[in-house]
Amino acid sequence: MASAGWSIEKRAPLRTDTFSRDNENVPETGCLSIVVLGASGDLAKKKTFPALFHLYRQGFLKPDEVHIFGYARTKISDEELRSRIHGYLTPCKGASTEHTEDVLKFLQLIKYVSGSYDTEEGFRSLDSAISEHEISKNSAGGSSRRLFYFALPPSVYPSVSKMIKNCCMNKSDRGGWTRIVVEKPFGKDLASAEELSSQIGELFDEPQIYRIDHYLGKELVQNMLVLRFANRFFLPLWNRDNIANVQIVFREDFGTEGRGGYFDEYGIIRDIMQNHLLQVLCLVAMEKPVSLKPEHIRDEKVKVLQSVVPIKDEEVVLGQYVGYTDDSTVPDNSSTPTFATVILRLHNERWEGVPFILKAGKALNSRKAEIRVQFKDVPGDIFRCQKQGRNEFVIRLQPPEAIYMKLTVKQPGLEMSTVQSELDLSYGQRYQGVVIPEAYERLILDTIRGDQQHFVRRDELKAAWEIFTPLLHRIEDGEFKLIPYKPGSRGPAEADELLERAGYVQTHGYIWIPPTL
Ligand SMILES: NC(=O)C1=CN([C@@H]2O[C@H](COP(=O)(O)OP(=O)(O)OC[C@H]3O[C@@H](n4cnc5c(N)ncnc54)[C@H](OP(=O)(O)O)[C@@H]3O)[C@@H](O)[C@H]2O)C=CC1
Ligand SMILES: O=C1O[C@H](COP(=O)(O)O)[C@@H](O)[C@H](O)[C@H]1O
Repeated sequence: MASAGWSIEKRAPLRTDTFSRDNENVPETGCLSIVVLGASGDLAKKKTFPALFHLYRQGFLKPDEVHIFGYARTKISDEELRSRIHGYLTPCKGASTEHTEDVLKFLQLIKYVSGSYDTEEGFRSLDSAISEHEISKNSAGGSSRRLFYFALPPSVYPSVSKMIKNCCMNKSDRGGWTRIVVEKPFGKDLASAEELSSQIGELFDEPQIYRIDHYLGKELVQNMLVLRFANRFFLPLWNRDNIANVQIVFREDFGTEGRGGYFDEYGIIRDIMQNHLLQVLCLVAMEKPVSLKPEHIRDEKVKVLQSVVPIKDEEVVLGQYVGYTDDSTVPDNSSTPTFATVILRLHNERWEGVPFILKAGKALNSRKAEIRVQFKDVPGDIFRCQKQGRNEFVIRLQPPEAIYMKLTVKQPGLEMSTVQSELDLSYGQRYQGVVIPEAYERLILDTIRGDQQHFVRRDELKAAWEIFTPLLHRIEDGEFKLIPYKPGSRGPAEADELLERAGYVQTHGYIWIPPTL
């Protein structure tokens, strides 16, 4: 099979060239305790525990080293937590009949501790449970590693960080580490994010803090730097001389689905744009980093964010789907956008004049996330084919993963006419049998390995909030009209009009159809 050499099981050994580690001699073996805080919640059962299971299944979490702790206020037993999680532990693709046995063995690694998020009592019990596990594994030698995953509402991050610092730090005399993984949304605007960063920053050093954005763990997002900097094709074309506009799109074909209360507090810009789409934009727009060291990459991302100019009101379209407020957890008069199109403009040598169009919406007519780079018209076109469409380079993040290039070719046949076609790298077809890891799986593994490349640095976060905070405040002050749209539609027509004004030229009559096997 062509793809036999590429799979997560055959990852290269641990890289040694990162310099963001907590200390120089960070052990990668020894007792590992993973604590999922908020273990009773939605993210924990749907994403965190399943990702840990897949890492366990693939041998990245070794039963003789690792123990997993769930922590939350809900009073449940170990068994109750295990049965809540059980149904979400689906077989890894290509898994054998040993799945059931693996699930049972994995579940036995999990222990539950109940306690509050702001008093020491619960965290002292947690520390005892971790220490007990560490003592029992001492015979295996090595140091202790403690990873705390915050699957929690951000409102409790400061108190939980303080409790960990006071009660649960690694105490091994043979080295080791304590790391925390924090979920988005990290703050609600610049001031609150900075306050949160300062509170956590007083307790933990930056190399101990992993701000997770799961889009950075997606296969095709991780492919961006390789595509851009390992291919001669793109190097001379990737600039304002050749590119007319870039779209970064997130669409979901379902609404807020039981998360209405959370969503209404944040809205689509904070939920998707300020983090996921902006991170993708950085990878599309950044300059080549000095090396692949996490700090070199993140330095370049920060420069992109700092070059974004203030967003203009006329380059924003906001919408809310009809029926959004039917959710009992959403106020009837909610003015939270569930759809947004926002144009960002970068003031730098490479991108001056190129609109970066960010689009995100819930309850639309399809589910997809993609980057669409549209090239300018061919000058002096002797085939008169502009009307058929421009060249586009599309990276479909999901689903299904694909990279394709829309281009004009001769229509096969006797006549000399042109037609739109594509060069297509559809992953399902090209990499048959290859398991593409879940984003969370990959990122949790990075946290254990101490690789911060795919995590958001504090200054990056600050620069991201600087871009959106003025707009968010204007929205909250009622300066924008929310356009209602029908669930299952493309969203407000005004968004397509904005795209057209920004110079996007749609290719009529052409649709890319993912190849089937
Ligand atoms: N769910 C998802 O798909 C995604 C979630 N996230 C982020 O992950 C984090 C966790 O999300 P999710 O699991 O959905 O959240 P939940 O609302 O399910 O909360 C997780 C747990 O936190 C505790 N909790 C809930 N509300 C409060 C509160 N007001 N004060 C103290 N504790 C509370 C509850 O545990 P108990 O009462 O037992 O202590 C709950 O089980 C959030 O930051 C979220 O934004 C990010 C991406 C996707
Ligand atoms: O962070 C979030 O992401 C999900 C979409 O993630 P995906 O990996 O399925 O694309 C989104 O549904 C949710 O609202 C948001 O909080």
